[in-house]
Amino acid sequence: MDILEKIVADKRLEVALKKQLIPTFQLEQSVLFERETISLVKNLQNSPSGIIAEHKRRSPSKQVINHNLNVFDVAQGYEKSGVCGMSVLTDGKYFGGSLDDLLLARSSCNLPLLRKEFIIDSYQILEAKAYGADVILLIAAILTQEEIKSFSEFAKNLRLEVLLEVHNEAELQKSIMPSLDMIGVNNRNLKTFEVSLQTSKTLSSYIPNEFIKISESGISNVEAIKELKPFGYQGFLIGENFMKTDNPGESANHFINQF
Ligand SMILES: O=C(O)c1ccccc1NCC(=O)[C@H](O)[C@H](O)COP(=O)(O)O
Repeated sequence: MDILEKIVADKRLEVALKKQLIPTFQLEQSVLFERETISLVKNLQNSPSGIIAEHKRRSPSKQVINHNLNVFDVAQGYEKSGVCGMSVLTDGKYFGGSLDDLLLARSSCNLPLLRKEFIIDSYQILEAKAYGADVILLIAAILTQEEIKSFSEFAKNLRLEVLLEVHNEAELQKSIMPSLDMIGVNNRNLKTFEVSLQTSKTLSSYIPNEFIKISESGISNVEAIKELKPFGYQGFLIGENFMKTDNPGESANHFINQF
């Protein structure tokens, strides 16, 4: 079993249990359910840097990144820094995140928020909306073409934007459809955890121009972004590079000021 298979196996158990504990009608009663969402697409289209900054305490590849910060400060710092959006990892077992992190981020900033989660059930999309997300992530490697279609259409009906994540050409070919807004290429090989910007460069030409292109993982300096922009990338998802510091907001600000 590779890491993604392990995460998904655990996620299926977690979601089955949650569905019994909190029925969907309760999620739909959240005060956040009717809020106007904020567009990450628009922010990326109007930004010279295109940074989406992530809240990430730990990960399968790095174990502990930072357990000393609170989401409230991180979200406020990211907003002040001028990033386009914030990604909040909500998986508990592998990343130390939670839906409460999403809620706290929502209460502390007006950035578009991406729920970074391993979505395998439309129930998690309702959760995303109920806890204040503006964008959901769909990972092509763990979903069928039919699931990508039904989950992305379900999200669009809730006025959430959809970021589809791919690792290779086959995932991309099966997934391209009009109900997606952004396509993210993940530079991390999930079998070896190695990161290579070459993945983004290679896949860029297969992504149709109507989708915003985002490069994800392993971005640690402005030079990487300068290398990727000529391949059409407008968004850059950065986690560890900011979160490993004492003040992720300040690190993001320093990063952006180099453009
Ligand atoms: O980060 C991991 O180790 C990881 C392992 C397995 C599945 C997903 C994983 N990461 C999720 C992400 O996509 C990254 O957190 C995100 O792209 C930011 O990456 P980085 O800037 O390298 O922290």
